[in-house]
Formats: sequence, C-alpha cells, structure tokens
Amino acid sequence: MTALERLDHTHSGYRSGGARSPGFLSRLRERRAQRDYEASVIAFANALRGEFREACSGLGICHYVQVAAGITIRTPRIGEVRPGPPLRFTVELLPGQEPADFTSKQNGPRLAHTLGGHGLRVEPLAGRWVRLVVLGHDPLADGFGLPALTVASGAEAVILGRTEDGITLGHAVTDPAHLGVQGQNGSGKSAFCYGLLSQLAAAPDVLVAGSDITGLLLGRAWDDTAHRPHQVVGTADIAAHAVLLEDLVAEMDRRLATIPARRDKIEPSMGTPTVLVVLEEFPGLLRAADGLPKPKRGEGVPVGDRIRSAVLRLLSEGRKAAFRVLMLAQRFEATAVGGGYARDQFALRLSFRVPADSLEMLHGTDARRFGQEHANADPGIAYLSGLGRDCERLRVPYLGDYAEYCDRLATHGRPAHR
Ligand SMILES: Nc1ncnc2c1ncn2[C@@H]1O[C@H](COP(=O)(O)OP(=O)(O)OP(=O)(O)O)[C@@H](O)[C@H]1O
Repeated sequence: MTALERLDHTHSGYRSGGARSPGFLSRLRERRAQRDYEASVIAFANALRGEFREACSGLGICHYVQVAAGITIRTPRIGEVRPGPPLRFTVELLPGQEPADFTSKQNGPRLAHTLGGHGLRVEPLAGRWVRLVVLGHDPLADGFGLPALTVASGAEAVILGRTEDGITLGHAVTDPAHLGVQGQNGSGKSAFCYGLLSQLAAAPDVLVAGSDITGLLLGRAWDDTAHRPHQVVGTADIAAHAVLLEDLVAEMDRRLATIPARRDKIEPSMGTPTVLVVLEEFPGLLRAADGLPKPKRGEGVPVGDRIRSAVLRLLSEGRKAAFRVLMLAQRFEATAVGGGYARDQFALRLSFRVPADSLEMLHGTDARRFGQEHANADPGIAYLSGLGRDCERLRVPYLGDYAEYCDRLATHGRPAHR
C-alpha cells in the first residue's frame, strides 16, 4: 500500500475536494494500469494471431483460396484470447474442418511448441467454435498416490487413473468389460495392478482368482484371504494353471445354466461373486505350457491348448456369468495372447510404455499418432481406450512399493471363511 493510499484510509476527513483527493489519484492509477493491461492483452492477442496463422499454414490446417491476385491462405479465425496461464483462445473452424484436425498427426504438440507450450487440448464449443488450451507443462508429469481405498462392492468404481484434463477415471468390475494391459518391463503394469487389486480385495461380492507364473501379483501376498484358494502361481506345476482355468470355466457353465428366467445375465452377489480372472504374464504361461512334452495321440490334450481354450471361453462367454478377465502381457500380439479373436474381446485396453507398433496393435490406427512419444513414456503413464472414450493418455495411481501392496492385502483382504 502506498503512502497516498494510506492517507486516503486514515485521514479521509481532511480531503478538500473529490477531484484532488488521493482516492482520485489512486483510481487514476488503477485505470491506467487497466488500460496498459488491456493494451498488452491486445498486443499479445495480435501477436498470437500471427503466430497461429503461421503455424496453421505450416501444418496445413488451412484452406488455399484462388483469388484474382493469385493463391491466398485462409486459416481458422481466433476469437477471444485469455492469456492465462494456461493460454486459452477460441477458434472458428473453417468449413470441412474438425476439432481433431488440431491434434491429428502430431499437430497438437507442434502447434503448442510454436505458441510456447508443451501440449494442446481442444474443447469443442457450440457450432464451429472450439477452444484451444495451450498446456504449459505435461499435466501427467506429477504422480499421484493411491490412498488406502477399497470398494465395498464390485459395482463401485475403482480408480484407473487421471487424464490430461485432470479427470479421475473409474471403472466398476461389474461393468461388462474384460481388461487387457500391456507394457514393457518396468513400465508400471504390475504397480497398476497392485493398485487395482488392492482396491477390490475387500469387496464381499468380488473374487480375485487367476494364474500368475511370477507369483508376485497373486499368491503369497493373498495368503489368509478368501481369494487365495482360487489362485495358482509359479512354474513348478504348469498343468495346475490349466486345471484352475478349467474349474473356472465349469463354474461359468454352471452359472450360465442357472440364469433365472427373464434374465440374460447373472446378478453378482456375495454367494455368486464377480470373478476377476487375473492372467499375469499370460504369453509366458502359454510359452511354458507349450514347452511341456506333448501327450501321445489319443492320450489327452496338450496343456497349452487346454489353457487357450479355457481362456477363450472365459473371454467370449464370461461376461453374462459375472466373469471378467484381466490379462497382462508385455505385448498383445495375437499369437501370444491366444489369437486375434481372444484379443478382440478386451473392451478396455491399457498400454504402458510399448513400441509404437504394439500400441497400434491394441488400440487401432487411432493410436498411431501417439506411438513415437509413448515409446518413451515414464512408468505409470498409459494410453487407455474403452469406457466410451477415445484413446487417451492417463497417469495411473501409485500405491507404493511391493511391501505396501502386501500390507494393504493383509489389512483389507476379505478373510477366508474359517
Ligand atoms: N504409477 C506410477 N507412478 C510412479 N512410478 C511408478 C508407477 N508405476 C511404477 N512406477 C515405478 O516404476 C517401477 C517399475 O514398475 P513395475 O514393476 O510396475 O513395472 P512392470 O511393467 O510391471 O515391469 P515388470 O514387467 O518388470 O514387472 C516401479 O518400481 C516404480 O518405481
């Protein structure tokens, strides 16, 4: 506060006239500051229009118009500008343009870099208008911890991650979707699953079953819980994995045979829980099974084939019987996960750091534009498609180290009936 302003507050009774009062000077100064600010915003907006126009013509987000003097370039018109941060401005699309044109083919980061930012977010407004938001830094650069949360029922959403717009995405295990997760070593898939399973471990109407050749995601950490008898771990007895999966298929068949009249699916309950069949490092399980000696002709089916057909049945028929599959693989190659038909059954797909071709393999050609950047993603950053949303980038929550996972299961895991 300046001396004059102080005078205005403390000695207002001595003012000789409104026009000469310190209040007047202060208002004058305020008005001038406001004018200066507005002039700077106008200058900034004009500079932005120039830069944006250059960038749009460079990236081909423009129309070429033939006029008498030759060819002229029309670029989308900028409306209102808010310097931010983050810098935001509205843009009127040219006829035939779509909001996605600003982000397709790496246009988003290129436009943002020209305008001094890191990334670009496009928000459709009314009619042909969109708002472009220039993000100053990668909104997913900061991690977020997963509090010791558990859901009371499978119908409650567990936290999957936070998107670039700051939206926390959830998913209820009762939603009819199998979940496929791929990622290279150290990309954060196991940590993601620790978070996911620990949130589900207490729900009385969810059973976490499955096969885990590593023995870390399932197995010992689940000892003394109701889930543990339905889990097979390790590589010592690969046939036991096939037996477990076949038992799950038998339970699925029993449920399908008992769907009540006028219903087309099982309603999960404590007596008939949603079974989440976790298949950790599934391609590794198939490789180990295929490496076993083959039975002689007429003396049974090879273990690998038994596993493939059980998983295929769970994937294709399990949804109505309250079975959900969570499959993990380094790479979702069709041959590695039991065939292209099996891979197509995953309505919810999540990719941690993977080479560009693997990203496209699981998410389709829409994901091609993200491939290069995602091939170097930090642990915990993933692309998700499904849930009625386009392929989008998100950061999954981090529960902490493995000991924390064990502690949470020991504390919250639904106890075994004694
Ligand atoms: N969401 C996350 N936020 C921050 N750091 C993470 C996150 N997830 C994983 N990390 C870090 O990355 C490391 C590797 O993660 P994780 O073990 O889950 O990878 P992975 O893909 O399962 O690898 P592997 O296939 O070798 O098991 C973790 O030890 C942790 O330090």
